[in-house]
Amino acid sequence: MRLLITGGRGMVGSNLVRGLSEAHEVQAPGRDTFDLLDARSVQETVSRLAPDLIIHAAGRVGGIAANAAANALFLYENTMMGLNVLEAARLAGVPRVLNLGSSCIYPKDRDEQLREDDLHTGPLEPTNEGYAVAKIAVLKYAAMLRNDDPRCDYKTAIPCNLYGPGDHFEPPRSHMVPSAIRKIDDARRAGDAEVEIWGDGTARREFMYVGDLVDFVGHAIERWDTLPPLVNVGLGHDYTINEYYAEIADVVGWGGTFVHDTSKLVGMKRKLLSVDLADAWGWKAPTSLTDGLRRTYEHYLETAR
Ligand SMILES: NC(=O)C1=CN([C@@H]2O[C@H](COP(=O)(O)OP(=O)(O)OC[C@H]3O[C@@H](n4cnc5c(N)ncnc54)[C@H](OP(=O)(O)O)[C@@H]3O)[C@@H](O)[C@H]2O)C=CC1
Ligand SMILES: C[C@H]1O[C@H](OP(=O)(O)OP(=O)(O)OC[C@H]2O[C@@H](n3cnc4c(=O)[nH]c(N)nc43)[C@H](O)[C@@H]2O)[C@@H](O)[C@@H](O)C1=O
Repeated sequence: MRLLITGGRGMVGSNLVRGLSEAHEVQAPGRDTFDLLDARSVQETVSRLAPDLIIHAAGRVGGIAANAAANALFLYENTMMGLNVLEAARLAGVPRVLNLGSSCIYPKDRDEQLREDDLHTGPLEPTNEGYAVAKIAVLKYAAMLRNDDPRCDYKTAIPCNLYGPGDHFEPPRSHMVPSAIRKIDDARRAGDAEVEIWGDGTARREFMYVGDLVDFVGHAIERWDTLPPLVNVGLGHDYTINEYYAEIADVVGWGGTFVHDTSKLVGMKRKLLSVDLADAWGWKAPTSLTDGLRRTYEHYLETAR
């Protein structure tokens, strides 16, 4: 199949390009020649490349601090990019699009697993409201095109928090896992006895290895017709932030203690996806947390330092 992957130089996109290139013909032009904020240029490129399927993995992405500092920018850019890609696909007659959402589209303050039909049932988390509103607008546009036009077989997968090779380790952009890897590795090198955790460490998160998302997308392409049009992609279980830091300390080989900065942003207390739908479709995430963290730390040592 001829695939066009947006954001092919990002964490998710670069892993998709690597993982799917053997089985498929993959095109993944970068932002220098394919600026997704420029609707006309997106239409021209999509029409010229005429892919069988677009995987939309581009976006303005960042951790809690980056989002909270620029909610308007995250809303604007992610909405524009997503709508430009979908509209260009529609105009060029691209039959299939797999759009990537995010678990932050669901209501905050839910202790139970978040199901696909929980969308629009409560207020959003303010630290990333701009990003969430954009993700909702784009997935809705995909769903409405699908409903209005039988030629638009456009679907959205909703991943939980992700980490892995190609992640961004530099603050303030980083998500928790790459930030913790960097802080703990710095402490190991410097012989520091303490590392700081944002918040009290009791918030829970579901972090999935990015290779598992690539595995899911590979299956989605193979079994496209049965893939639900809106589907969560996660592990179905989560850990506290303190538990992630402890596991990362083990992987890095650092034996110090943690201190908590409770003045930092914490965001949702829990953000755990229900994976019942993906499970019934026949997919499970294959990588354990320890294996995923080991591979990510190896990548960090090879490239990011
Ligand atoms: N990381 C995570 O934890 C999660 C990510 N997702 C979703 O997965 C997708 C990929 O995220 P991730 O790989 O982590 O993010 P990255 O920041 O690693 O990658 C984003 C990519 O989008 C590209 N991009 C940004 N703006 C533009 C633009 N104007 N024109 C063209 N390309 C652009 C970037 O290009 P450049 O390299 O030039 O900056 C980069 O290649 C996003 O949709 C994100 O919302 C969903 C859930 C969790
Ligand atoms: C993918 C997802 O990512 C973001 O939401 P988030 O889940 O809050 O992501 P995060 O990884 O930044 O934080 C997770 C938790 O971890 C705590 N935490 C501890 N110590 C550090 C730390 O050092 N850095 C960071 N970033 N967080 C830390 C932090 O306080 C929070 O409680 C949004 O961009 C959202 O838009 C989105 O889609």
